[in-house]
Amino acid sequence: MISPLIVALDYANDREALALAAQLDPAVCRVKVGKELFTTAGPAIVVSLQRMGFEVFLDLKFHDIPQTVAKACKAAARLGVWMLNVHASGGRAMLLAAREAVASTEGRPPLLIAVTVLTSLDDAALHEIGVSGAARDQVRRLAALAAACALDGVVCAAQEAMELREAFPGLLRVTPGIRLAGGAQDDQRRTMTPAAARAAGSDFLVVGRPVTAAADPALALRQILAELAGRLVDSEKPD
Ligand SMILES: O=C(O)c1cc(=O)[nH]c(=O)n1[C@@H]1O[C@H](COP(=O)(O)O)[C@@H](O)[C@H]1O
Repeated sequence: MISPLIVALDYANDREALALAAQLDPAVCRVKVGKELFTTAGPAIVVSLQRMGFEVFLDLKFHDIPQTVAKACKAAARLGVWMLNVHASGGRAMLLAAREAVASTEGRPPLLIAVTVLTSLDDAALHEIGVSGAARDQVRRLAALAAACALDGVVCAAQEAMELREAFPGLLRVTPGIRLAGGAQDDQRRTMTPAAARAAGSDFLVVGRPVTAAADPALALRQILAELAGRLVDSEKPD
């Protein structure tokens, strides 16, 4: 049983990331390597996690001119990652170049997904950078572009997942900004609980601090999996 859960290994070095990974089960979740960890640990961390049996989402959110992004995507695809992402706001030519680069890589191509509007942004933050209208409209606009460029999916907030599922059924919906009920929001603005996100049409849930910053990460992961399965874990059952 592989769940829809992707655990974000947002750590400063390979030692800490591998220590958390050792507490996770590759049969139950996937892992995400992001900018901080990749910058310190490099491609070797991807290989180490793959050797432990994990499918790896390489989250480097490429956003540059088409040729640069295409070459970066090709390099990422050669690492044998399961999923990689680019920013949809890089535009049509960049998305098409990324699509072409990934498709032409030998072996099983990774899923290529486009970040729409970061879950740390709300309407006011978008207005400040010149995007008028609501975040959900911008998400829909960028998802339409991702679909037109034949990407495999989008990163969005769970709030937007249902609308995108109806409008673009071929796109996977990957939703970060997952928070347990009553948990700290941190720097996230468009958040949802695990069960609500699934019910709202999310295919994959990206979870970082609710697991990595928990006193007992393995227990936190079990609680999230139980919430997704509609069960209570032992520590939550009434006496
Ligand atoms: O592409 C992503 O993974 C991503 C996109 C987005 O819009 N928002 C977002 O939070 N993320 C990533 O998802 C993870 C969320 O981590 P937590 O907020 O700690 O759960 C981080 O690694 C972010 O880089």
